Amino acid sequence: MSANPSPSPAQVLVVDDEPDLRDLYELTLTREGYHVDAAANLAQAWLCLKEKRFDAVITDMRLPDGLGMELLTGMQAQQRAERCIVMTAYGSAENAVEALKAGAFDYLTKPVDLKQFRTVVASAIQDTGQIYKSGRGTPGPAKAAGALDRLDSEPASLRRMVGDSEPMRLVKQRIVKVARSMAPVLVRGESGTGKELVARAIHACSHRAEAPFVAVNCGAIPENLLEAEFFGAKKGSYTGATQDRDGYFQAARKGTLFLDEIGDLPLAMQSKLLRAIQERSVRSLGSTQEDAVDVRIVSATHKDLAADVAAGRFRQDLFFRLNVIEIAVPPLRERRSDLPALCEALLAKIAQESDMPVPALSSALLAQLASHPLSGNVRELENLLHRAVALSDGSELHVDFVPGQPSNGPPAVTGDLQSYLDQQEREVLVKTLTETGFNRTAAAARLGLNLRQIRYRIARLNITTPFGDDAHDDTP
Ligand SMILES: Nc1ncnc2c1ncn2[C@@H]1O[C@H](COP(=O)(O)OP(=O)(O)OP(=O)(O)O)[C@@H](O)[C@H]1O
Repeated sequence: MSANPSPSPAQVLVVDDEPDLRDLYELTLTREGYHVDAAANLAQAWLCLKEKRFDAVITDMRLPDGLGMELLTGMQAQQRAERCIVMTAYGSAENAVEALKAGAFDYLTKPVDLKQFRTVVASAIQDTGQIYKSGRGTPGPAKAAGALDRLDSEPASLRRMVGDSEPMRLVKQRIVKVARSMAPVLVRGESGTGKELVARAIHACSHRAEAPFVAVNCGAIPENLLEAEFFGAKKGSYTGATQDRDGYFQAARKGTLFLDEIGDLPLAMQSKLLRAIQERSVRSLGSTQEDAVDVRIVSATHKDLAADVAAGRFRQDLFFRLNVIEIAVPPLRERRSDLPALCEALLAKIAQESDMPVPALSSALLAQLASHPLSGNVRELENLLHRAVALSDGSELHVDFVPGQPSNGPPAVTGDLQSYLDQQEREVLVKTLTETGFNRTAAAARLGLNLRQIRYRIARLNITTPFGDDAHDDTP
């Protein structure tokens, strides 16, 4: 079966000065159904590139008349669309990282494992589909991923990231640019800034979009389960393993593995992850066999990982591997101009989830929000708006910045006591209802009430619940 899905064979250029290796690569790729041209040095490679457009260019790093890197940077400068794969000597991680940073689609370490070679080339050649189609056949410089302005229609994944401020525009441009390669990305940013949205957008803009996006919160998995969760487990490999199970790596095959809160990964697991990334293969718990996995790694942290490296809490070599490309998501305070659009979008989302009309955003509310520090970023904004909607009695929305922490002693009530107590009761009810997924039976039980009592209170305090009357209570 041919690996090339298109009716006209994909065009591949192989650049290597060793005739035997060139033949081997050529043979391997021809068998896969590709059309292969070969060059023995940079000069020949440039001649081929002048003549026609390829889908992928595979180049050795050390060539008689220069470095493969020069070919890569030259092609980047000419904005050529070919995906470039660089072959580096074993153990020269710096070269691989440098190539990825310079825009290589991927790298291979020599001696090249032919199975991996075929996978990587197939991955490079796959239809670029999502945003930029490579378009075959026409010689000359092609359009590479450039400024976002060129996109007539922003892909949905980027539209979901609300905000047109300069910092957000730069983030989006970077996403589009890095989506095309295999290079690991580290997304940095304070909590609630939208790091997961960035990771999802990278996946959605890449040729991996049709394959799974697997998100893992590294801080949420008990340490003794980490290995099985990441790499899978064979039946009987530990108590409770009643059947073979895939891990995250297998689940994300051909797709993207998003490692959130990577800074929380214990050191022992860091070593295992590094190995899996370097070898591009994993071994399930209890298995003797290594399985190759084609997975792109995007990780995220709100921590200063470089400081963790300095303090010995994070492995430097892993940091180096994960941080090939960095995307810093700016905190909300550095993009205040996004606030109105964000509020509108979040209110629309909240309304849709609760199946209710979109509440109006008054300028007073906006001003109130704008004067708040919002150090919890978009997530805090979303929570504030959620509360405002839940607590609203149908008239204008307003937020009250009741601090989450308990105050010292009873608060000084300046207004009318009954409204104050109503407000407090409402807060407690809304919080418990939210935590129980608006299951009134569960919420009532937590609060020592019966269903009738909680229903009465919900009605009295005019609390809007997303599921209407009794639909979501798990009692008959
Ligand atoms: N630019 C944005 N436009 C719309 N919604 C956003 C934006 N940024 C974040 N959000 C929303 O804010 C919430 C928090 O986003 P997300 O989970 O991606 O943040 P995070 O940086 O990964 O947070 P944490 O570090 O706490 O895991 C989500 O509900 C997300 O949909």
